[in-house]
Amino acid sequence: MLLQSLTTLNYRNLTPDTLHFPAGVSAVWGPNGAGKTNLLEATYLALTGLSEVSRLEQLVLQGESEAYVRAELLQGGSLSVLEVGLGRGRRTLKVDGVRVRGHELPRGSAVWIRPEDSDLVYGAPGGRRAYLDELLSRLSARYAQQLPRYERAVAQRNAALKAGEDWAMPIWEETLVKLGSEIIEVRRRAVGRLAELAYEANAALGSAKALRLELSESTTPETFRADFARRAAEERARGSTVIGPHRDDLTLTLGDFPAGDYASRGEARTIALSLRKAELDLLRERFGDMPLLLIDDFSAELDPSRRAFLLTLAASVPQAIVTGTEEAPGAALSLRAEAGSFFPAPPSQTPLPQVRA
Ligand SMILES: Nc1ncnc2c1ncn2[C@@H]1O[C@H](COP(=O)(O)OP(=O)(O)OP(=O)(O)O)[C@@H](O)[C@H]1O
Repeated sequence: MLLQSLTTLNYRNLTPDTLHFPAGVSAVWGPNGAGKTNLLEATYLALTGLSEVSRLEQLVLQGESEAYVRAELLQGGSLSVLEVGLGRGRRTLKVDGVRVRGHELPRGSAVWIRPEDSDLVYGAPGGRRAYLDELLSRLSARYAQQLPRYERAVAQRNAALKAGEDWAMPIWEETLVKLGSEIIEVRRRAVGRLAELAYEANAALGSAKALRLELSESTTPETFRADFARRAAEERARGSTVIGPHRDDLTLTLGDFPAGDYASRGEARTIALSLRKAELDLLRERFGDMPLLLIDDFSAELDPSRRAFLLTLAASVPQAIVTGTEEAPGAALSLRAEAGSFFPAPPSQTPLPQVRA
């Protein structure tokens, strides 16, 4: 999978332009606020249709009403044109000029490693669920369709609980048991493999403590109906559905302790990197093609072994874009970022740091 070019128009602070990317590492470097993260965000959006902002308008250049990103992606010998239009709170996706829905985009096309990934370790369960759901929605088109259906059904059941509509409960419960059980089964299967890959990555990063990933489930397909009956009074009192995959967590244990409560900041960073590396491996296993790797701010990584791991990982995949306030070593293309524009510069000859395999 190779990104050939990226075009942006009215995207945050990026100057409208088309950038061409070679195979190997592209280093994008420059001062804070120059637009390096915005470039990775636009690339990730164009390739996956995904964005984490709460309001899509945030992505549009202030003062404008619409933005556009376009990627040319070489995949299995053929070129696809992926387009995302943003405007009036709506996102329009096209592949080769034809309107598509999110789950119809090439789903294994990019992985984005960011400094704020440590929030996956320290943050609330919702962040880890979002990580897992985003990954599973990319691995399975069916999951991508069933998850929003399940979430809508939860919202509708919550409304019925608040309105005291007891007569509607059997109908909503039947829907939730059916959709929710399917979601739990997919999560169980995927987390088994994800846990193995994250364990390996954590060890490769030099951690002496074992990393364990497990699903913490508020109910199971086997007990879903009985749990609804058992928690009925509590759910009516709270006016919300307290069991189901929307309440579950992906628990992270480092050595003998829950990582969120006990991991040091460096350990949390290593765990977060392990989760992203596991995501990269899982997407490659599923789709048979290595995703484009986007690494945001490698220069924020002060620990020498994690920094070497990141740079070696970037050099090991067919294509990576690595941003930083300094230039990533070993780059095939060097782009200096300045006020939303990117200027080609001769790549420096700094060698990659050594890391054990
Ligand atoms: N919708 C928008 N319209 C115009 N400018 C925006 C918009 N959204 C963000 N920006 C600007 O983009 C800049 C941030 O760019 P970005 O986060 O990509 O910087 P960066 O180069 O990654 O910096 P750092 O090294 O600090 O991470 C900020 O100056 C911000 O004000």
